[in-house]
Amino acid sequence: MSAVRLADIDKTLGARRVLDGLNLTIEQGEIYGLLGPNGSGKSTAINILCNLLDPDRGTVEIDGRPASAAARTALGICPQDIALYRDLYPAENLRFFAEIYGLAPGHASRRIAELVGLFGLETFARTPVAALSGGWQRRVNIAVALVHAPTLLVLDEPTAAVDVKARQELWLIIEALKKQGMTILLTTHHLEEAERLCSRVGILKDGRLAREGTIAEILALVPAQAIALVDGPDPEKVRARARELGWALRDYAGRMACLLPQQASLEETALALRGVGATSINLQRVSLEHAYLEVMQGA
Ligand SMILES: Nc1ncnc2c1ncn2[C@@H]1O[C@H](COP(=O)(O)OP(=O)(O)OP(=O)(O)O)[C@@H](O)[C@H]1O
Repeated sequence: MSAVRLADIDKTLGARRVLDGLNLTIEQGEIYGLLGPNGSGKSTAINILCNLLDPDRGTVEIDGRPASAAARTALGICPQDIALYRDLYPAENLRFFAEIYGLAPGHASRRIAELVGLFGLETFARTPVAALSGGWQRRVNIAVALVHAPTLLVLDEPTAAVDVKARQELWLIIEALKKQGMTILLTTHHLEEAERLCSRVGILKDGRLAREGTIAEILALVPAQAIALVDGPDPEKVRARARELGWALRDYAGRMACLLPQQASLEETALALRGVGATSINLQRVSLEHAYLEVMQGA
């Protein structure tokens, strides 16, 4: 049984068909990354999954039950914006949300102690949330989402607006949760984050999944073994040589990218491009970012 099944979901908001026949399945214990540009409907899909918004059409199941029946207990949601009481200490926030979920006091205390340990919140036992860094506020936000011990965790851009170190620490936490068997739906604009954490990703475009697969399957959408970003005063010369060599070309934000059909060293690439006046060559491995651009550019 899948942890999540969204089938044939349509949703119009205002004048816009935001979701248009969305099908999405998440298996138990996986981290699934829902990707897509701003406004592509990620939060709308999450709100429908979490039973906060009704679809115009389609069905939503969590652990084989309708989301309307299962969402409250089976699902923990960590929204994009920090949703905490800023004047309260981290554990007081956990206590507050435990009460909302109706946990008995003894049970709540055990669960709060567990989460304080898991998220390393002991150091901030007497620090109001408002005084925590953005990264630590995110941690508390995730801990709160887990207070009622759900089996499915929804993380809507969990590392937005946090620094690199805090982001990496959050990755460790997310990986630890996966190890404990948690199923996680994650949205992010940080593609290196999705590549590191997710078992599978789906890319939303025009209201449905344009592509879906394991990281390896998605990377294979780029017809290249490596990518060379090439700068030079005469791009046409580079283009002509690339054509001779049988290399596909892409435009990555105004930079010319040569898609190399086999692995090559920087020296080999420079040799192949000798005489075209390249001023810099930046050789990159194929990443999820390249694959995402491939899908977005409709290649
Ligand atoms: N209540 C609403 N009424 C009208 N339009 C809305 C409403 N809520 C969202 N939208 C529109 O629906 C579209 C999808 O929004 P949504 O927040 O789901 O996208 P998203 O993929 O989560 O974007 P982001 O990456 O910026 O968080 C956007 O064009 C948004 O402006």
